[in-house]
Amino acid sequence: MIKLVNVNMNFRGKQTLKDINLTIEPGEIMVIIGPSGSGKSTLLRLIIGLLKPTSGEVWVNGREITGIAEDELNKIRLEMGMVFQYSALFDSMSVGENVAFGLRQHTSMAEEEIARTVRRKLRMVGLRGQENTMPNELSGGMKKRVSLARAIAINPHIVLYDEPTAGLDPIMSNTIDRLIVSTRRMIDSTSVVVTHDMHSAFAIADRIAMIYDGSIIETGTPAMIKQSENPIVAKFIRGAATLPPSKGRSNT
Ligand SMILES: Nc1ncnc2c1ncn2[C@@H]1O[C@H](COP(=O)(O)OP(=O)(O)OP(=O)(O)O)[C@@H](O)[C@H]1O
Repeated sequence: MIKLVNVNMNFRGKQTLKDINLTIEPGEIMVIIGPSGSGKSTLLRLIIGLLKPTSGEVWVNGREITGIAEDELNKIRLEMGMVFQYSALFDSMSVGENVAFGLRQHTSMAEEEIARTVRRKLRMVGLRGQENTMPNELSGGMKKRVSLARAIAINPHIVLYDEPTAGLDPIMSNTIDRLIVSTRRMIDSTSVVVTHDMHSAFAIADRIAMIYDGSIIETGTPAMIKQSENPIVAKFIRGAATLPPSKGRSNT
């Protein structure tokens, strides 16, 4: 379970997240939506412990992580996999080496077992037999799938996705959506997905939380969000492009 309690995050005195309270249940797919600059990625970085909140508590699998030492935090991070917005593969390593990276770093698995695990994870994401391919030979969608295979290599309890369908065509976006849902089923993970893609949000979410100007203004099932009477939510889901960017965004 992930739980944020009264979380505030300031950057250089500017309040980026305001009194965030959010509980994500085990096995749930929680999708975070909101305009550019509203604080979605900041929320993910707080959950993975890359940022410490200015105030408030962040609970991950029963541990409050804001005050713990780096080595303890690293242990908790082993329970999390992250799929980054731009895949963030190591270009000088093959696909297989990319997926094996965390296993080599953080487990004492024998090479044979690593190879078996890599094979299985690549099969899960539809990239059977691509171990020796180099990242620069892959399309954007394939890179995302390798990134997903890498994130789930150690069977994390939690998988975090930052804009998993950004830059992909609709067919590949659907493929990634299906993988997010099947990954949850196969490794029984809790998932947090940050996205601008409303089609994807409605397709995969158990619940959706909308952030606007650093505050969560609505949380609910896709059906509840679709029927929201909050005018900002209603406008956002009808066409994110028509909503003015958050006031917080100063650099765009
Ligand atoms: N390390 C940082 N230092 C200073 N300001 C930051 C930092 N990280 C984020 N911000 C600011 O916090 C605000 C929220 O940023 P964040 O990246 O969380 O938004 P977002 O909703 O994920 O946006 P996008 O959808 O464009 O990725 C922005 O105004 C951003 O400039």
